[in-house]
Amino acid sequence: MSGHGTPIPMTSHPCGPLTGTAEVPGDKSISHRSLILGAMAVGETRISGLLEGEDVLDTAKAMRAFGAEVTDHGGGEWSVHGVGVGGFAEPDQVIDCGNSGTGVRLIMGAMATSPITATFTGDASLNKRPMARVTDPLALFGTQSVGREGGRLPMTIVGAADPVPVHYKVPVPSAQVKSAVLLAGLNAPGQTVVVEKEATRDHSERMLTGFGAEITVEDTDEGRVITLTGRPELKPQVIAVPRDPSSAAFPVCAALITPGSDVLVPGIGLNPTRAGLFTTLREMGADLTYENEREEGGEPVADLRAKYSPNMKGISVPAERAASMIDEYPVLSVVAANAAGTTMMGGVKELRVKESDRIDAMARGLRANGVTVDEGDDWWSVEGLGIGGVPGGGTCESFLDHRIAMSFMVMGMGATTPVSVDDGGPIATSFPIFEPLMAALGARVERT
Ligand SMILES: O=C(O)C1=C[C@@H](OP(=O)(O)O)[C@@H](O)[C@H](O)C1
Ligand SMILES: C=C(OP(=O)(O)O)C(=O)O
Repeated sequence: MSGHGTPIPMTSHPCGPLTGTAEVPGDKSISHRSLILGAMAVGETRISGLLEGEDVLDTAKAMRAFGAEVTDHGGGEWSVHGVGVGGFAEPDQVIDCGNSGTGVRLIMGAMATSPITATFTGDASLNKRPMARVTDPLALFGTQSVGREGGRLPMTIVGAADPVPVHYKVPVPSAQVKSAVLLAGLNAPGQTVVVEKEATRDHSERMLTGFGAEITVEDTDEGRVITLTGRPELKPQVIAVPRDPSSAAFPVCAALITPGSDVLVPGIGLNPTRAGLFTTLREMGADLTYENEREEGGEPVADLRAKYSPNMKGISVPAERAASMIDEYPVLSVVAANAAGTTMMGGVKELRVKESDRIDAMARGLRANGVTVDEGDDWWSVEGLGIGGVPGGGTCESFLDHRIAMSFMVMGMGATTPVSVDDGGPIATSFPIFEPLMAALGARVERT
């Protein structure tokens, strides 16, 4: 849905302490998977804490188009009456996944081994993103696809009528590609094997186990080897979605750079394949503590407390940590601008194919606000100006990218003068309550 609306310019003003409790919305990755796996189970899956952002709502709509009954009971409570593995109906309309790479890639995988045809599209951002990374492995199952030049949406997928299981080594660190292959493997007879060199978020593996699929994960010299047995009957689940660590990153980072702040973010998913940002911030000297660590619904969860941290230092972020914090580099670069010394971020080529080229988008906005940035194809670095050292005063383009828009709003909170973005509309894709939540903590973000 993002990218279809009128731009919403926003300005973030330097502010006093941020204090209180930040109840951020449900995890986006787990929300998409709850709806898709719920649609592939037999019977009723119940979901609480679903992220009601545009990306996930587009996936809910898509699951209805494939024949599942998806009901919004209000207050984040949803149910999905699934049609079973191989039970998808052929949609009679184009599937519009809006701004969501996760939505479109996972749904393509989920339908790829059923004898149906579907056409997918998205907004101006999604229609620029590479889809061959998914359609290449899907072709091994016998799936056909026709899209625009360079494997771009709009794209039609013709599901394999007689799918064969595959053995696939994922060539890029991508949980979306891994998950698309696993979801396709569900309706292929026999064992589908996916090998990933670098561990990416493992929600699909955990949730497939929860839904009763036969799936094993082995750490080998080659990487993580995931073996899935096809044609299971998936059993409906009761799912409590933990709060999203990628959304928590914004109030947490805002608290670190705003004098006097003390913010508690309760019930955050802290799956190690997602928690790289928090490790990095602690290495930089952030006052960040985990309280009440526990396990909920197969995922590690904790309450996170972030306090103003005036003495953070730039570090070199290990490249092998990239997958566990891939969506958090934009906001990390804002913290880096408020730390002393240089922060170096390597192994991050994937940032160039997200909702925007995130290295380019952040470099432009940081420079427009007085911060020095250097970049190469696979790395970038930010020269820290110390706490309160970012001059601000610039307007940044958000390039239809929610994380870029929110990162610059956080930057304004700790800068000397306000920071603006040309369009904060995309924030609604993943964090629809960003503005009231930040305002309740004491931030001053205005629509301008
Ligand atoms: O599988 C997922 O839920 C996601 C995987 C990541 O994308 P890639 O698979 O492109 O790395 C991440 O950036 C995205 O926000 C969500
Ligand atoms: C990359 C992201 O999402 P997606 O790939 O699902 O569009 C994100 O939310 O930062």
